[in-house]
Amino acid sequence: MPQYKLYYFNLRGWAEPARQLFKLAHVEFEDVRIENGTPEWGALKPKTPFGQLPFLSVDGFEIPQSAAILRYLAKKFGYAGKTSEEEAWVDAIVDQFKDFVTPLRQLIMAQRSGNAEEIERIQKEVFAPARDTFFKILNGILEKSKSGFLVGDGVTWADLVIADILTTMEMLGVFDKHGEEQKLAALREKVNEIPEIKEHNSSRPDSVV
Ligand SMILES: N[C@@H](CCC(=O)N[C@@H](CS)C(=O)NCC(=O)O)C(=O)O
Repeated sequence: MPQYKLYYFNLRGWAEPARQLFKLAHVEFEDVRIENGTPEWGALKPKTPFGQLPFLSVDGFEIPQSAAILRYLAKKFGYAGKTSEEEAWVDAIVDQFKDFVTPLRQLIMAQRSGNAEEIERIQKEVFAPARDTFFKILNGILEKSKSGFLVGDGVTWADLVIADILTTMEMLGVFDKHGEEQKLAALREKVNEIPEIKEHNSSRPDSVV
């Protein structure tokens, strides 16, 4: 078994579904957590493949970009989709998620600024339309799903990514698990009830993102 080291900040963020994939597959890895803004990060940054975290080291072979890391691990561990068509749909859902992250980040920045007017403007003009588009797509997929997962008959890395972003949104106060989005709430519940995920989630450090 190769020696895996996953380098990221002490957040869920872009790396959490990769941590969950290791747990699902019962594969050992080193969860290297670095504090942003520290001399440690200052020294490591220029040595990382693309100057950012996360990156994955596999016996010293380094892979940057979270989606590349996730796709690589999911293919190795059997969570990438069972056919090329399923794999394409998993990729498409994650690409759609990445499109949604841009307006979500704008909301996070506005919330951090503490400017109430700006928060309201971004919520209304930027975030809400993007969320509605994203949720409509996910609901359409889930309506046709026989398994309750997004693609095929079992969990894939797309489910992990979507479940995690719903948790982030809940922590930011923009997703209510008891609200209108019951299909999405059920998907997250289904992912989080997988024993390995449940165990991992209950013991991980708390973070909003
Ligand atoms: N598209 C990249 C985004 C990675 C990213 O934005 N990383 C941020 C942390 S969340 C980072 O490394 N920030 C520190 C820096 O750029 O110095 C991915 O999906 O991995």
